[in-house]
Amino acid sequence: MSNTESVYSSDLAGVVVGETAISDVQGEAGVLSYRGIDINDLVDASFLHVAWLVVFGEWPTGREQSAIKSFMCRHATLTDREQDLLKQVNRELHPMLMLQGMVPLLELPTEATLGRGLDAEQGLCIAAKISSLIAAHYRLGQNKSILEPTPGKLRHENFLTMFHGRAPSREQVRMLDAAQILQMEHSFNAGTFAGRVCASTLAPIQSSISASIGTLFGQLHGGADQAALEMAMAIGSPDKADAYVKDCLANKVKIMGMGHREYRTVDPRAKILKPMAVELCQDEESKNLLATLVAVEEACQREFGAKGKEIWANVEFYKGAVFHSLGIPTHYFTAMFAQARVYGYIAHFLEFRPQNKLIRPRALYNGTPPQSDKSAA
Ligand SMILES: CC(=O)SCCNC(=O)CCNC(=O)[C@H](O)C(C)(C)COP(=O)(O)OP(=O)(O)OC[C@H]1O[C@@H](n2cnc3c(N)ncnc32)[C@H](O)[C@@H]1OP(=O)(O)O
Ligand SMILES: O=C([O-])CC(=O)C(=O)O
Repeated sequence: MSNTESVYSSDLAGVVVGETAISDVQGEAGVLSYRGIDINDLVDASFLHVAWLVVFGEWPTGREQSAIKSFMCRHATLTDREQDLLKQVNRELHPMLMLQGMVPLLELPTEATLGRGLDAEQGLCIAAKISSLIAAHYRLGQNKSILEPTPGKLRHENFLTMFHGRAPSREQVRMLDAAQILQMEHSFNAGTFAGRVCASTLAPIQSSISASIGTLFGQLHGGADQAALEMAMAIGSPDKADAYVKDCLANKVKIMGMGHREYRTVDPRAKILKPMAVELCQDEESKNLLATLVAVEEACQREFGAKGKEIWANVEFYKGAVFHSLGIPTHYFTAMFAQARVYGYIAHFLEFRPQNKLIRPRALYNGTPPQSDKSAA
């Protein structure tokens, strides 16, 4: 047992539990950077180049850019055994449960070809297959056949084609690239921290990613994306937002997509996603959903402001409107999040492994005092 003095924190808020050079979340200023580059300067870059930057800490060379593109396409084809396994999974199972279960079962490379070590190779292979699992699970649920990626196509061009069975527009690919870049990495969020805890036992990368995905699923974390858009759907129209927010606050119900552990101002990702949602939501139904979200955000600001509190929109709030306009059903939103965040999980695994130390906090026991056998008798 360590001799260090105990510090009590049930939620670890404000407690520093390690170091990282992958991303910097400046909560007071509302600034997020990956490897020292502000997300505003990365959002329009190529998705796989940003993924490489996040995972390896440097911009890919021309040779690395083509290597990662063909690597991801090659590994995005599920093997026959992987497809057979997926076919056994209940079609109704939430995509996040499917992903958490399927990731450790994937067939991974046993040799490094990218020159970055086997863990990186296996992690990136998992990332490639996660997109295919999502698309295949969706298509099986629609009684449609599983589609394979086409070499040469952009990553999200392939994904949207494999999901919907038709090629997306260039604009749709650009919007998906941007939304996914914004979700790629966020320091010691709960999912990433869970992955680091798992890695700290020297478990392999597929166990670590699976632990992270399980943790991302909950509504206080990644699952808020699905919950936020379904909330807007249930509210129905902007004029009902005010009453909805008042009712939530009176009953201590959390408003999904609002609030953040670290940001004390609007989430910098929400700032970028909101105008993207405005650009994409063109039909009447989407416009109404977006207007309802805007009305909820305004009502939150009024109600919290009246109590002297500031609760701002987080990344989850407007992202759903972007995904909805790309034809992604709400119950696939969090899996789409995992599809982007997996690069952050890989980066943390690679960063943590060489300086590994078991993560094991201490509990304050508050149960029945231990009794000796004699006194119990
Ligand atoms: C990718 C991501 O994970 S982003 C976060 C996604 N999650 C959500 O959007 C779920 C809704 N939001 C929340 O539940 C919270 O804001 C969290 C979990 C994200 C952050 O929580 P914490 O840092 O623990 O803040 P905490 O929950 O203690 O909130 C502080 C106060 O603000 C209130 N508050 C915070 N967020 C909300 C919200 N969304 N709706 C209503 N009240 C809220 C709390 O009720 C609490 O009030 P109190 O002091 O009167 O008890
Ligand atoms: O950092 C957090 O606590 C949650 C978050 O915004 C993320 O994971 O993107």
